Amino acid sequence: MRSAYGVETVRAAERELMARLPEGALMQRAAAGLAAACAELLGRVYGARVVLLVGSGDNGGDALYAGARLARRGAGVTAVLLAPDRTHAGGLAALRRAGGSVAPGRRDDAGQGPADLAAAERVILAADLVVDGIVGIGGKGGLRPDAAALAEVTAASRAAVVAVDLPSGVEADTGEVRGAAVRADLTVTFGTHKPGLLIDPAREYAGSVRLIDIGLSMPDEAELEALQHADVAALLPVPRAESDKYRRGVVGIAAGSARYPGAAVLAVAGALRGGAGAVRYVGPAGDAVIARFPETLVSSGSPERAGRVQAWVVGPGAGDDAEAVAAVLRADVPVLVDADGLRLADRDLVRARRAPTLLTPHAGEAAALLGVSRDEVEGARLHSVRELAGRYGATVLLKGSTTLVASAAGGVVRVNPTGTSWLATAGSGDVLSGLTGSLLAAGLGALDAGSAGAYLHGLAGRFAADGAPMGAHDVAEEIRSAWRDVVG
Ligand SMILES: NC(=O)C1=CN([C@@H]2O[C@H](COP(=O)(O)OP(=O)(O)OC[C@H]3O[C@@H](n4cnc5c(N)ncnc54)[C@H](O)[C@@H]3O)[C@@H](O)[C@H]2O)[C@@H](O)CC1
Ligand SMILES: [K+]
Repeated sequence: MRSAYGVETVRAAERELMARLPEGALMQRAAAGLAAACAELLGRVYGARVVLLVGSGDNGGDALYAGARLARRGAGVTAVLLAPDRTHAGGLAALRRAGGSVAPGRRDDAGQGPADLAAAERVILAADLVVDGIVGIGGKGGLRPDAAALAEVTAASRAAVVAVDLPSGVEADTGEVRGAAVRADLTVTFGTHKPGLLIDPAREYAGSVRLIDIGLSMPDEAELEALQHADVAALLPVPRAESDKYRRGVVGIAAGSARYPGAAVLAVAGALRGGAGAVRYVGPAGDAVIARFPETLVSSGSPERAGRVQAWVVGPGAGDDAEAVAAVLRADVPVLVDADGLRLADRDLVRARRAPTLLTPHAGEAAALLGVSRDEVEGARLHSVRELAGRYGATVLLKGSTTLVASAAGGVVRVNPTGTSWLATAGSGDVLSGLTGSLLAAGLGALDAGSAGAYLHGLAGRFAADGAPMGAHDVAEEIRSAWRDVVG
């Protein structure tokens, strides 16, 4: 499990640890890890041209001390100071002692004014490596103009970019990005992951992320967590000797319409690979379903008369069948609502349910439910998923390149690390809803079913794509390989 904590929690852990350590020890640990990561990225440190972008806080201090370590190993290190009078004094002295230099300031008195942007641009464009120490967890709002200008120049340079703790300009707690931000190839983060490193759009700015242990001890419950193979393996249902198809769970799929029979087929395709013992299909696309998957139990008419199930999936390709959605929501078993079902589901009916409900919107559907624009949802994914979960009193899985799953009661939010942009293909969501519904029927809770479903689906998408375009049915086919990979 990878866990992420917000700024306040990180600061509290840092205070607690700092009180027990000699002054500056934490920063030295951070700088040592940072310098080692930079050296690894550079390959050859001796003779490399390294530029440090140094803001006015401790994030800049980390960059300066790491720069000093690289200078001692023979790199040519130049610091660009955004606020020379507030630069970390110890870090700057260490850099100078190690032979590093400071890019000229705006006044001609050896760097007394803030960095001259033209001079900064010259060194950045000639650099092999740029170390972004503009701002870390102390950042407030979008980057200020000078810092934004440096981020832009850095983007135009061919240098490798390493962000210190966080890419400057991204919101540590939310993953939001307001205005310019540094785009890094690697982010070296200290003590713990921060939510912004795992949630888009910020995650994209971070590049790959390396965590440096500086000895912080964090609370048991994280604010955000990303499952890994072993966590998912522990959640997946395993049939026992005494299991029969009913004990393994039956999942009901109320999906598809005369216009969209394919959605029913794809949801069933996902459900058959999700661990339930049997799949019941109810709706007008029974012929198409049975032709492709003869093992499905098919009926038409109302879900209420379809026979017992341990969980329902309703909505994919359902068109305007509001009655089917209401009938499913009245059932006292876990229900997953997707696609058209989200539009048709009555909020009060969802709120009144006692069994778990899992809503699985993409950003556009979430925007419609929240009455905001799609861009607002995509720019503030964590806020949106929590807001929706609260309003509906349900677990919500917000699809996207970093799918999020939040419970109505608050608590930890899960982020899925396996997504791939190849999954943005028609019908892919139908497969996810069937798969996740099957996990609900097999007995997983809504948060676990949503996050394990997204994990397997993302992995299946990667296997199916393997560098080339693919269709949703390919994703369904690869769920079994993903499952094997996870439990293997
Ligand atoms: N506190 C600790 O124990 C440790 C902190 N470390 C480093 O210290 C960082 C936190 O240091 P600080 O609390 O000094 O904060 P930061 O250095 O992250 O940022 C604060 C400074 O940035 C400026 N700033 C804020 N928002 C800005 C914006 N939008 N545009 C431009 N400048 C902006 C502020 O004026 C302030 O001077 C961490 O991210 C990490 O890199 C590490 O050395 C590990 C130990
Ligand atoms: K930074």
